[in-house]
Amino acid sequence: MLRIEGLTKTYKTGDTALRGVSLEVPTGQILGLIGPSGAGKSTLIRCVNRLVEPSSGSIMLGDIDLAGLNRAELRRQRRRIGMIFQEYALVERLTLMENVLSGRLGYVSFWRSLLRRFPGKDIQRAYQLLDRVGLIDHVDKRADALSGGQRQRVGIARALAQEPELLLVDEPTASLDPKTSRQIMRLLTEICAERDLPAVVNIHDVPLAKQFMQRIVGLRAGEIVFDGPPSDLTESALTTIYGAVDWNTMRKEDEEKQEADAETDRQLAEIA
Ligand SMILES: Nc1ncnc2c1ncn2[C@@H]1O[C@H](COP(=O)(O)OP(=O)(O)OP(=O)(O)O)[C@@H](O)[C@H]1O
Repeated sequence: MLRIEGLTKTYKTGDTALRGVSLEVPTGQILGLIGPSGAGKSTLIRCVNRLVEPSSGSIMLGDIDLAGLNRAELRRQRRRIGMIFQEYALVERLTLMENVLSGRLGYVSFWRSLLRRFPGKDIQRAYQLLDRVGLIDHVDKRADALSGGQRQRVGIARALAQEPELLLVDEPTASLDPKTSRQIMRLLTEICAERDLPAVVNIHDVPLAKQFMQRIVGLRAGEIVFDGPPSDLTESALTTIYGAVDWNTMRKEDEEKQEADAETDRQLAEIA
């Protein structure tokens, strides 16, 4: 379970990105963070694994306060958190297998990692994970030979190789087409359910968040202004989160995107 209390972040520039955010994510829950640009979504996710240093507040993962750790302790505790990024962050010239095994680097000794000699059980587990994300036929391919959706599958397998207790997911589908985005979100939600793994997902796409998230938290100007199930995300709730002008613009864009998407699906169905 993740329990954030009174989390505040003011950058050196004087920008306050988070204003006393408190949030609990129970085991097994997949939570979508939504909100307009600059609301503080990335800052929140990055404070949890301390890629960004919180100004104040506590971030409890189990009974450890991540906000209070020194560098050496933080390195150890970070193993407990799997990160999945928008840009995949794969090592291009390495194979899928090597990329997934890099998720184990926090666990193997320095010399083993230098020589890339991973224990047999890590290799076996990496095979199982690549199988689970649908890439078992590609284990020896280089990462740069993959499509965007395949790369994100590797990103998911790598995060799972860490055997994390929490997943932090930063805009996982921002670079993907709508159909692949849905496939990736489905895979993520299935995997979290199978493992009872909690996840915090920064997600721009409101329809996608409504379709796949169990709980949605809306941030605006560094504060939580909505917290509830997707069914409570009404027009008025969305206006509170995004403001009237922004939400109407987003809604139009979404409608156009969905129409284009449906048209592509129809055309593909005709060809098949
Ligand atoms: N490294 C930084 N230095 C200074 N200010 C920053 C930094 N990163 C973010 N900010 C500021 O913090 C606020 C929140 O930014 P953040 O990137 O967390 O928002 P976001 O909701 O993730 O936005 P987006 O959806 O556009 O990614 C913004 O005002 C932003 O300008």
